[in-house]
Amino acid sequence: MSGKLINGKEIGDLIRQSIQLEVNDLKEQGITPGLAVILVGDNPASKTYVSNKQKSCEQMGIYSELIELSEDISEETLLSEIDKLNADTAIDGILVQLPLPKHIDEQNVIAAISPEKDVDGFHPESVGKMMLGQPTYLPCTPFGVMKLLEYANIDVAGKHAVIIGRSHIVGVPMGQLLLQKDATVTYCHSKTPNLAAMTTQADILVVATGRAKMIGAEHVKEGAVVIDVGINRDENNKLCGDVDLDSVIDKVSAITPVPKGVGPMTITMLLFNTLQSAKRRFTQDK
Ligand SMILES: Nc1nc2c(c(=O)[nH]1)N[C@@H](CN(C=O)c1ccc(C(=O)N[C@@H](CCC(=O)O)C(=O)O)cc1)CN2
Repeated sequence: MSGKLINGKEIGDLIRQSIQLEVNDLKEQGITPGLAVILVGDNPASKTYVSNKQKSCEQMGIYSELIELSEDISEETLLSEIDKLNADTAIDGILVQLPLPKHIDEQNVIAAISPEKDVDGFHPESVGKMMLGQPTYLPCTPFGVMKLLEYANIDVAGKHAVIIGRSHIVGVPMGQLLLQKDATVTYCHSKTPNLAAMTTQADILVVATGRAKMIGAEHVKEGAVVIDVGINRDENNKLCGDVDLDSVIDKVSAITPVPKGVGPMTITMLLFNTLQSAKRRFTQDK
C-alpha cells in the first residue's frame, strides 16, 4: 500500500488563514507587522526564497523591506545595517538570508540581531530558550515540521525519531523539539557508521542531509513516517528531496514530498513568528 503524502502547501495555507485573521485584527488597531530581509550577494536559490518571503508578506498585508547588499560587502557594513533595523520601530522581524559569503562570520551576524526581532530563531538567546523549553521564536523549518506532524495527526510521544543531519538551523533544533514532545531522539550525521542500521529503527525519520535522493527503501522501516527537509535538483534539473520518494513510497505510512512538503511551512512559520513579534508592541507601549 502506498504511503500518505503530507501536503505542506495545504497545511501551510490553513495556518496562514489564521495568521491572516490576527494580522487583520492588529491592523485595525493601528499596528502593521513589519519584516526586514537582508540578502547578501546573488545566490539564485536565496533570491527565490527571499522573493517568496516578500510575496507572502504582501499577500498578508505584512510590511516587508528588502535590503540587498553586494557579495563583497564587509561584515562591519552588514552589522551596521542590522543596527539600523534593530532601532527601526516599523520593523518587528529581521532575517538575514543564509548562507552568507565565506568572508562573513555568520554567528557574529546572527548575534547582532536584537533577540526581540529574531524571527528566524537563530540568535543564541533564542536557541538557549528553545533548549530550556522557554517561550521564544522557534526556527522556522523545524517549527514547520512540528506543525506538519500535528496537522497530520502523527503523535510523536514514545516514538523513536531519527534525525539525519546536525545543522544549527534544522537538525539540532529538530531533535530538541521532538524530544520536548516526548519522542526518543537519535541524531545521525556524515560520520555515523552504518546509517541504515540506525535509520531502519526509526518510527519517524527526518532527513536533512542536502544530498539528492540519498535515502532509499533500504534505509526505512515498514510503516515509518518520513520527513524530507532536502531541496535539491536531480539529473533532469527537477526539484527533489534527500529521499528517493519513488523507492520508499510503498514502505512508509506517510511522507512529505518535495516540493510542497516542508518547504512551504518554513515561510508560513516565519509569518507566524513575525506576527508574534508585532504583538509585543502592545506590551511595550503600556
Ligand atoms: N535566514 C534563513 N536562511 C535560510 C533558511 C531560513 O529558514 N532562514 N532556510 C533555507 C531556505 N528557505 C528559507 O529561507 C526556504 C527553502 C525552501 C522553501 C520552499 O518553499 N521550498 C519549496 C520549493 C521552492 C522552489 O521552487 O525552489 C518547496 O519545498 O515546496 C522556502 C524557504 C536556507 N536559508
